[in-house]
Amino acid sequence: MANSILQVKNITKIYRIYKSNYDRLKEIFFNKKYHKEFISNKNISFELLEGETLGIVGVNGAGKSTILKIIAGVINPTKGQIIRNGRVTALLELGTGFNDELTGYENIFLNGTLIGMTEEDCKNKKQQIIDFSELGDYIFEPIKTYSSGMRMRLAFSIAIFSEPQVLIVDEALSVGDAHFSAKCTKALKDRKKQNMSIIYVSHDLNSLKLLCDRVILLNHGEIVKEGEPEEVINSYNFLISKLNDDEEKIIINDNDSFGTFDVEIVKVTITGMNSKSNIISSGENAEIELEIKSRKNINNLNIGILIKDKFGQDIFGTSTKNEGFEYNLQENETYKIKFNLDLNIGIGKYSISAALVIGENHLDNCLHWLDFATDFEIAGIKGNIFTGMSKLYPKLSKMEKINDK
Ligand SMILES: Nc1ncnc2c1ncn2[C@@H]1O[C@H](COP(=O)(O)OP(=O)(O)OP(=O)(O)O)[C@@H](O)[C@H]1O
Repeated sequence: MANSILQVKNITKIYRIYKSNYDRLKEIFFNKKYHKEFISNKNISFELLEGETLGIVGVNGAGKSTILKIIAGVINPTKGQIIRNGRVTALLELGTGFNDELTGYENIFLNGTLIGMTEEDCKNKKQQIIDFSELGDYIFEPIKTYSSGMRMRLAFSIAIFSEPQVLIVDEALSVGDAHFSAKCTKALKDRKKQNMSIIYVSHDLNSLKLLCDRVILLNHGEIVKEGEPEEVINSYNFLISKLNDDEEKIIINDNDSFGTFDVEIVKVTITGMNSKSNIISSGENAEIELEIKSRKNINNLNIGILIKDKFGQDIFGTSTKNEGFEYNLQENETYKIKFNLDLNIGIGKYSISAALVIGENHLDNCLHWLDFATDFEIAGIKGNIFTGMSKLYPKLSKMEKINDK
């Protein structure tokens, strides 16, 4: 069993909120309460083991950054205790500890020593830091000329080469471009193999699934779930879908919509059967539900759906007629129909178009065609990983030796 490197014990943080600085002063002078209290985190306890990567997820304001700042020692808790059994380095608000007037090179020494490196460490590691950051000659320019992505590259490089026992990463990777984020993810995985412990906060659910051994879900400052990444992220998605319930109704954009409107598509939703939201794992069973309203009696209605990728390419389309069903509708009635399918498609963002037609295709007799009726994201993969757009199920032959003859 791995050793415990960090213990977070019953941490509560109460922020004092003053209407003005004047109220702050009055409180000191008149010994009277001029503030309101806000409980940001309540009774948080967890342990981090050596070599473990722990994810923290939660909606904006759930208390993620506050708990990280307390662990890093940037702010004090109101109650509770942090026991650190190793050096903790935190990559919190990007570039905290940088001096904007100094060059990137000079900041390696400044920031490095701030996070616990010796002068000697900084000298020994500076070239690796510069190489990893890919800043090239910009390293000799003042930090104030850097973009947020460049600051992040330098901050991340210093943090990773400072070789802490615990590295805290708060949303840092979301600032970089895809190439650098992938490089950081790989560096984190390598350090994990060397037994570094990581606390990782992100809204990027896929990277949480890829990196973490365990995830904690925070809501209103409390731990509401802790466990396997897949399971906790499903609970998070469910929580978000509840928050979004009121926004579910689709607004129909005239540019994306045409037809006689004798029957109209009122609403289209997609829900992953595990995630209970529109953030779904590849391979997960999902339901696309259409609500439609008829203005006339209609016979032989054919209902179609089309999934498109973010570039607008058709990924998969089908219709009830393809599946052997047509419908007769009565005037002024509302109906709903569900398509149930396993989403064996690659990671990415998709939209769904829907169509109501009589006949084979939408050009024949189109009652309503609606592009971008709703959207969803494939984040993470159930089962064996794969690359590309679609999951096919290969069967491997036995390996045969080919003899030269
Ligand atoms: N210095 C402060 N004074 C008063 N309230 C604060 C302070 N810092 C944070 N809070 C409040 O504490 C709560 C938790 O904030 P925190 O930044 O920890 O959330 P978060 O989960 O990291 O959010 P996000 O995902 O938006 O970064 C929020 O309601 C926030 O407004």
